[in-house]
Amino acid sequence: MADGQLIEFDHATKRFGAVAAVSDFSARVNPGVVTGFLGPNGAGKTTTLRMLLGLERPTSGTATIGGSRYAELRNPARVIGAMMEDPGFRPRRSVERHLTTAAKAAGIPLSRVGELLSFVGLENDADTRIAALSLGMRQRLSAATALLGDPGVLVLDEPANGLDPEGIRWMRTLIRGLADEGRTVLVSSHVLSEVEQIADEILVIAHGELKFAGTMEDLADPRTGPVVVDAADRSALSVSLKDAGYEFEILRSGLTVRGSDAATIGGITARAGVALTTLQQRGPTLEDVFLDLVHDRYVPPAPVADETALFDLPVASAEPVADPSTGSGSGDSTDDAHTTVAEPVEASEDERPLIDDADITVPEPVEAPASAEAPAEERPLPGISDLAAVASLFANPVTDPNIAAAGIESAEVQDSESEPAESDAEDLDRTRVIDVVPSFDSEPADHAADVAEGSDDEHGDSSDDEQR
Ligand SMILES: Nc1ncnc2c1ncn2[C@@H]1O[C@H](COP(=O)(O)OP(=O)(O)OP(=O)(O)O)[C@@H](O)[C@H]1O
Repeated sequence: MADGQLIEFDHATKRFGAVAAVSDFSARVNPGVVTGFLGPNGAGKTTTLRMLLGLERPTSGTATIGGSRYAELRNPARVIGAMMEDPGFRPRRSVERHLTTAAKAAGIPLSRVGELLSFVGLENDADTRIAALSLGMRQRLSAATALLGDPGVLVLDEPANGLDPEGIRWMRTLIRGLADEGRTVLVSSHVLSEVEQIADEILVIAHGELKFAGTMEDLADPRTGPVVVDAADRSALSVSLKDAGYEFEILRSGLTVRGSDAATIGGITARAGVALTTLQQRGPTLEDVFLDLVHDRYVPPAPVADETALFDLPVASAEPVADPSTGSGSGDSTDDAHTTVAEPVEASEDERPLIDDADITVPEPVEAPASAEAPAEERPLPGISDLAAVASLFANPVTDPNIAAAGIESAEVQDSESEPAESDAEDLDRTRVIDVVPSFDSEPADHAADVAEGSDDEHGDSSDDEQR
């Protein structure tokens, strides 16, 4: 099986003219865990991934895989696979042909194509033109392309995009399985609930800068979630909060106040004479923490030396705000997650402003655990008729002697309808996903010769080229 390798960004910076897309970005992505890469639109996620994949040259700094820049990898398709947002598929090409072309160009045995078609559940769509695929099926095809070289490192840009619930579950299971096998899995997303469910470690980027790197447990302090407060007289409640300088969001469950605590809010409303019907201090969801990070009001959780500190609210009458056993908010993101209810409290002197001026601090990157825990819920991957075949998919690297014996030569003899190698190379230049497979320049000479030698004129899809 392919080994996961450490991804390292070392002061990686990318400017486009006056735009600093990524600034001084330093982070590590560990093998054997799923690392979520979060950031709002325009934060610099794609640019960061493109630097890693050799698609953008850093203005300064480096992005490396196992210590090597992408351009230095001898056979990149066997080291790193990527699912990018815009895979650059050629719509008139069939599913199988797309994979076959990419496999040949990367020197990967064509036997992998059939395995991967089954693995991603597209075995009945081998002859379907890409234009006819749903968005979810295209995502599966992207996943198959990324896995062609059985790489130890996977970079997935918004992999859940366009997937239905079953597809999302499939993708989640795939991602978890890849990490559990020891691979390095970096998943960019802005679907926070999705990341919350699959990521062991998190990188948050905003305005091109790293805002957080660490585990889910490092990220969220159960004492620092929003306060939900409500009253029969909502307008009086709103006025009291506004007068005290708080901003809030009006939701069905009540007014949500961030950057404060139940004791403080209870004190304010008590002084204003507002009778409350709800006063809840919630554990933070990833969304809460994410918004705080992006808006520079995140306060890292303080280390808890003494468990009683968890109950050390400023007002004696307040109930405990969290059950330490519930952890950090890395699980359920539903409304009631990590919610505890504080009794209405007396006024507190300890009123904090909404925006905290504390500097953002970035914890040291964490070390990968020796092995990730198996997910609580394991289901067979949809679309896989033969689980043994699935097991062998990941058990047999492309260097497996059996596959090697079948090798490029025999595969290409079978592939008598393949298109000329030059055309393959041209295809690769036009795509982003298969940009991560090696160019002929970086191929070992024998591979390049094999691919060129084994390529015959293709008639099955020639209309593609005419239509371009
Ligand atoms: N080729 C380019 N030329 C000029 N500016 C660019 C280029 N690529 C990205 N940018 C700018 O760099 C910044 C970061 O963009 P990037 O696409 O990396 O963000 P992102 O986090 O991936 O956003 P999204 O989630 O919307 O895809 C943005 O301001 C974007 O406009």
